[in-house]
Amino acid sequence: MTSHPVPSLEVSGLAYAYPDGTQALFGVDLVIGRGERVALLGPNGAGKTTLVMHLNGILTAGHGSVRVAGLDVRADTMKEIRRRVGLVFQDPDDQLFMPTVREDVAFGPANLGMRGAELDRRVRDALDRVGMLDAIDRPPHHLSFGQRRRVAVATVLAMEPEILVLDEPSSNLDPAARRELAEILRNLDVTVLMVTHDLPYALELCERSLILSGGVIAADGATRALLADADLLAAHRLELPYGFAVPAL
Ligand SMILES: Nc1ncnc2c1ncn2[C@@H]1O[C@H](COP(=O)(O)OP(=O)(O)OP(=O)(O)O)[C@@H](O)[C@H]1O
Repeated sequence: MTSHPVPSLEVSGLAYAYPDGTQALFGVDLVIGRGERVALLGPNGAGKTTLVMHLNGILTAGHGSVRVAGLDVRADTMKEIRRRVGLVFQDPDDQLFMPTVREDVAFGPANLGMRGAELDRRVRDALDRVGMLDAIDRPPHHLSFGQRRRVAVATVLAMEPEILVLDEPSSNLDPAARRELAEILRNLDVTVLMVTHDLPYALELCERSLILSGGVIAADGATRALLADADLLAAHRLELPYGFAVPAL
């Protein structure tokens, strides 16, 4: 008998309208398997943020369902869901608010009741994975933007999430910091969903991409194939940087 491992994420028939009546999602279906790295692409206003906010219950399904590792996102599962879905915001300063890096990274696991050597191991391990262990005793606001983004990733990794969701991870990074973060993300053994307008970054990091457009999944496939389809990109206001050539299949 073949086994069917539970996917990290299953979204089914998800529709959502904001209280003012703006319909942002019109029936989204997607499945992301454990360990996959997937880019979520789409023009401004496509519904990407609205979808992401459903993944950890900031918004709850108007219609349809969201399951993380087989667990329905609902009011009574929210605590567990927030542990399993690690959201890295676009602005690290939305995530870092303690006097030291150590305290920021310890905050989540400590909230789960972790203490002592186990907490210390979690914090060090998470910082080591993002190459920021040396900064453990520094105030986050003394770090560069790129370093703060890495610490923000560590705060989420310290929760040992099922799925890491990143909003525009390459924004405001210089080329070296961008490349270093890509190396870090590539080496993580966690499911990754990355919202990005940076198509080369999606190509570099994610074998698979989804295009969300007008509140529906307009395409789901190999990143390389999607980005090589000029008509598809144009139809959804996606543009590769000038002169960028997608490597041949
Ligand atoms: N709080 C809100 N109230 C009403 N409508 C909203 C609200 N937030 C977003 N919307 C609308 O929902 C739709 C989807 O917006 P959303 O922010 O999810 O798009 P997005 O794909 O993340 O865009 P961007 O790439 O610009 O960040 C848009 O029409 C937007 O105007």
